[in-house]
Amino acid sequence: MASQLRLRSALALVTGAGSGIGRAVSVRLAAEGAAVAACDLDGAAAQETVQLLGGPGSEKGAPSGAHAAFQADVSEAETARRLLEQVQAYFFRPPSVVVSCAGITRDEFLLRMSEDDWDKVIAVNLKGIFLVTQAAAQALVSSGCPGSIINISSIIGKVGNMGQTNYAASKAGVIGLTQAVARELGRYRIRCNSVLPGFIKTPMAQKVPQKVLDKVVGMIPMGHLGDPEDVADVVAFLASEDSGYITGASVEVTGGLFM
Ligand SMILES: CCCCCCCCCCCCC[C@@H](O)CC(=O)SCCNC(=O)CCNC(=O)[C@H](O)C(C)(C)COP(=O)(O)OP(=O)(O)OC[C@H]1O[C@@H](n2cnc3c(N)ncnc32)[C@H](O)[C@@H]1OP(=O)(O)O
Ligand SMILES: NC(=O)c1ccc[n+]([C@@H]2O[C@H](COP(=O)([O-])OP(=O)(O)OC[C@H]3O[C@@H](n4cnc5c(N)ncnc54)[C@H](O)[C@@H]3O)[C@@H](O)[C@H]2O)c1
Repeated sequence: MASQLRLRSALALVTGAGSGIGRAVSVRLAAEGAAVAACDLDGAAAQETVQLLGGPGSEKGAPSGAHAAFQADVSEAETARRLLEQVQAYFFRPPSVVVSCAGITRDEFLLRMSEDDWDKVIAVNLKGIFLVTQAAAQALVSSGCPGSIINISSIIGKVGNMGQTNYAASKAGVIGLTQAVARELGRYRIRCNSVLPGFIKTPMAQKVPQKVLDKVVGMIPMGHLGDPEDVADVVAFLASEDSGYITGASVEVTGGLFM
């Protein structure tokens, strides 16, 4: 774990911060000195995450105002726009780091998948990242601030998966969106990269039938599922200037699964 406070001047907006990868990312960025705006559809869960965060760079209880929780549904244009307004009103600046972790699954085989299952997954996993990225980029460009945008895709966006036509499409879309954003915003010193986790031990992955789980663990070269902290390690790197010449990249955090 990095000991330096390489994010001490950063304000990080993390969506999906109330659970799993988003919570681990929030904890890690705060430990490296960032002020964290923890956003989730579940506002109480976002608040629980904020309680876990020390002050910027400390393990002690955060002084009031170091971090804050926000409730928002990223798939709704109005709430996504209002989220960025609320974050800037609270911290008096736009977030220089934006990590979109909010995501859902509605798994079903193609032959049985409902239109609603398709629509919901695309709305949260892909449109949600479009809306948050657009609102954050507008704030950064208008203020002339550089930034680092990190979008959480999935290895499934690269290889597909049975029962996940909706999810695979959404995550493949995140990769393409990230590359397009990187091409457009590089001139404004705003970087945009995606992270492709493999099987990570979170509530989302717990819904996988055991017989499928048994199949996949044997396929992972490192022989075990990943932890949310494994993803947070990479996100912290991409958020920092240590990755200052990296943009448009897709970084796989999979233990070698589907390399
Ligand atoms: C050769 C083995 C390949 C294993 C590959 C597994 C890939 C998983 C890696 C995930 C990494 C990243 C995930 C990340 O982005 C976060 C998530 O998305 S976690 C959720 C991942 N979701 C799934 O993998 C879907 C799991 N499947 C289901 O939820 C159900 O099967 C469902 C699609 C809802 C259908 O349920 P139903 O009860 O109708 O059918 P069964 O569950 O009985 O399944 C019927 C047979 O199909 C086999 N099956 C189902 N899903 C998969 C799958 N993803 N990969 C391979 N095989 C699958 C299942 O084992 C049954 O086989 P059998 O008839 O032999 O018992
Ligand atoms: N767990 C894995 O194996 C895995 C692998 C690859 C990618 N991912 C991706 O990582 C991200 C985080 O997943 P996780 O495993 O931590 O799942 P999780 O279910 O633990 O956390 C997802 C969080 O997103 C929030 N959320 C859902 N819909 C939202 C919305 N409309 N607006 C705001 N917040 C919303 C949920 O309330 C929850 O707190 C997701 O994008 C997921 O697709 C997960």
